[in-house]
Amino acid sequence: MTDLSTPIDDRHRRPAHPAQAPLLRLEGLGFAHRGRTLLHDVSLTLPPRGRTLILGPNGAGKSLLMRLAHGLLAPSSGRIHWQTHSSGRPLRQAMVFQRPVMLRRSALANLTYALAAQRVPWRRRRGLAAAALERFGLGGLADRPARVLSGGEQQRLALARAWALAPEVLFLDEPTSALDPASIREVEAAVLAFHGQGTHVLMSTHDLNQARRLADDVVFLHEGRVVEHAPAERFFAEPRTPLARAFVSGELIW
Ligand SMILES: Nc1ncnc2c1ncn2[C@@H]1O[C@H](COP(=O)(O)OP(=O)(O)OP(=O)(O)O)[C@@H](O)[C@H]1O
Repeated sequence: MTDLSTPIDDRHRRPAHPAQAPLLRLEGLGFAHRGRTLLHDVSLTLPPRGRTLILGPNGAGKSLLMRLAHGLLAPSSGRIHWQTHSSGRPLRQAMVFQRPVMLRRSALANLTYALAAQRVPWRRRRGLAAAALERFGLGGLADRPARVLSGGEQQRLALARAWALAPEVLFLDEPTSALDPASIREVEAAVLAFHGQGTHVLMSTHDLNQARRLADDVVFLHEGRVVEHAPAERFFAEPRTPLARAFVSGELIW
């Protein structure tokens, strides 16, 4: 992967919002499907800065929580309050999924399409898209149909697409679970790069070591409930609940 240390453009540099307001407040959020409650009464306040890792075993409700917060699903109960710009404009958000979702067009066109959807003027789209592909080492694959790229390349393409959008909030839903160790390292480097540009990262994982490497704060979920929410250092050093203690010590809890 190419150097990720410099911003793609000034949209990444702009301080988006008042430093002290919480990024996100969830109040009694619930989600039920066909009479089954899958997420129970989640109340959380996320700090204005940093990387939040949503940690928990398979089926804990991590993806559900992220999809609800991102607005892809409507909650059955509760409220979601996002920080906004002082003008009231919502924060720009992007999401990268476990299995990348690519349109049936070239790698480059997947990015220019996303930029068009975000109403970036057409004159800028191609340049931003090409720069993002270069940053993620995909410059040589710009004209290749996105869906024929390997799994690792598609995940890098999904990250490049997110990068081109200069999001203020980035959701990553288990982005490394289908990847080999080298690709995992690239995704983790990208997480740090997004963070370095001032993007709030919300990422789900069931991988304890990945959470240790990346988290500023941890939301620990189990069976659709938030069991603990704490700064990462405290969570890993002194988990306060028996479930979190068992998970942190590597015991299988599912
Ligand atoms: N859109 C949906 N409609 C109905 N049920 C859903 C929906 N999304 C997820 N579920 C169910 O909710 C539960 C939690 O799923 P979720 O994908 O959030 O877990 P997860 O913690 O992300 O797990 P994994 O680590 O395996 O991805 C599961 O039983 C799943 O089948």
